[in-house]
Amino acid sequence: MYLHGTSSINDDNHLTIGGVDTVQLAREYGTPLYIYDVELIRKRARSFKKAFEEQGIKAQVAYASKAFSCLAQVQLMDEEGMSLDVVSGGELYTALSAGFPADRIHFHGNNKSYEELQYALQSEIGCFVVDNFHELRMLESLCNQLNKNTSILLRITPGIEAHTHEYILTGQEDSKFGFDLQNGQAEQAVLESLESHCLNLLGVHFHIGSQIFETTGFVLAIQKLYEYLGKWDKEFSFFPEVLNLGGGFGIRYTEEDEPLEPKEYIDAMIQEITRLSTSASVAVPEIWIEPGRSLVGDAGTTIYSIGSQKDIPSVRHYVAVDGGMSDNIRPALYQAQYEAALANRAGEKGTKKVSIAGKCCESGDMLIWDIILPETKSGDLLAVFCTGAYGYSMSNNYNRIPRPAVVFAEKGEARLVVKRESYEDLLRLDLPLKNGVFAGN
Ligand SMILES: Cc1ncc(COP(=O)(O)O)c(C=O)c1O
Ligand SMILES: N[C@@H](CCCC[NH3+])C(=O)O
Repeated sequence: MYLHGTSSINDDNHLTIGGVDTVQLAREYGTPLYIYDVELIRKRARSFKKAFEEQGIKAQVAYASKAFSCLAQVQLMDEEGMSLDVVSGGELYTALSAGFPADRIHFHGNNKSYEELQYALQSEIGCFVVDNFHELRMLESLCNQLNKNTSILLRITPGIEAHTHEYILTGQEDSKFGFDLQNGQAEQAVLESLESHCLNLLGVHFHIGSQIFETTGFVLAIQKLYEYLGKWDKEFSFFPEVLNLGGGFGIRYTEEDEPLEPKEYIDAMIQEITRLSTSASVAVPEIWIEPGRSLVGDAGTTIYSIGSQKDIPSVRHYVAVDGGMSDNIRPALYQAQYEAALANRAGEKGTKKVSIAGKCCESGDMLIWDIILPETKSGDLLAVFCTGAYGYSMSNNYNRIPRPAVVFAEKGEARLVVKRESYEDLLRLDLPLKNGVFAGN
């Protein structure tokens, strides 16, 4: 069993998280249930910040809220002094509703709408990470109309492929994101931004991918970027005040994953930036990063109830749980792998190879292929570990399955932070044709 963070096993042989018995939580709030180890989220946030402080580097650590966003999570990030990356009007609305300071919000996205830009401008957010010419021009014209100034970063694609799953590569040349460095589009965007009277070009941004386990990709992207920064400094006297190096720091999902400590990524970045800045005789820029998964991923555990089982002799034993691709789409989308254990018999040794199926009407709705568990029976509780990032945030109502509740556990106390969806919630946007609901029927 992967005991990490504050997880442990109590005298009843139950898994505990944040000092709270997960079996009791399942009884109280039902299953599936996402449980977050708040102390672990705080620890991760602090270690990213500390890595910069130790090196005396001015920095912003922006939590990429796409990994998991709700009022409580945004407030927790505020408590920890983080900045926030949002990628949609909805994430921005969540952040502002949580009372997150607008000036520490960075707005991302490759197709921000007019309304989203207007909303963010009127909310006076800290910075737009401009992705393309369409957005650059729309933002400029909106600023003029609304008589506003704003700070921007330009998202560039450095042409670096980080070693990760094909679908989550974003820094390579053939990508829907950002201005390309090599083909001159990034340079053109810099020039257009510098000509603007209302856009303050703070610097540049890149994000080379997700679930990255080494520092090489970041270092190569920094080197590539500095080739151009030197040129822009000479030709247009522009050198960025801010370099945003994105997120993508890997976490351990299974024992095959060997993530680095936050400090190792940060130190490698700072070292390269300092070296290149010194040799170019320019000041070391402020560094921003945007970790998502590495802040919340392994802090989240999903508790499911086991229901039916199907044994196909000499082929496979399926164990079905009361959730699946509706609360964790990552196995179906990326063949992502997870570890699990029984929460109600946490100390028991595994004896049987089984596969964990979801309850959606898709053969591909499998959470885990081939895992060794104790003999399971209906009503047992299965804890699937490290589901804190891109679990709830990518959850859906396929098959009209209500989305699970979310609980924060810390220091022996549990707090419901997102309610379970009800069947009524599923209908809240539906407009019926019959039953006299429409006037005149
Ligand atoms: C621009 C940007 N920043 C930050 C992140 C967060 O990535 P991760 O959750 O892997 O840290 C992403 C997602 O990959 C992203 O696209
Ligand atoms: N959602 C993806 C990562 C993409 C992150 C956003 N650019 C995952 O679950 O791993």
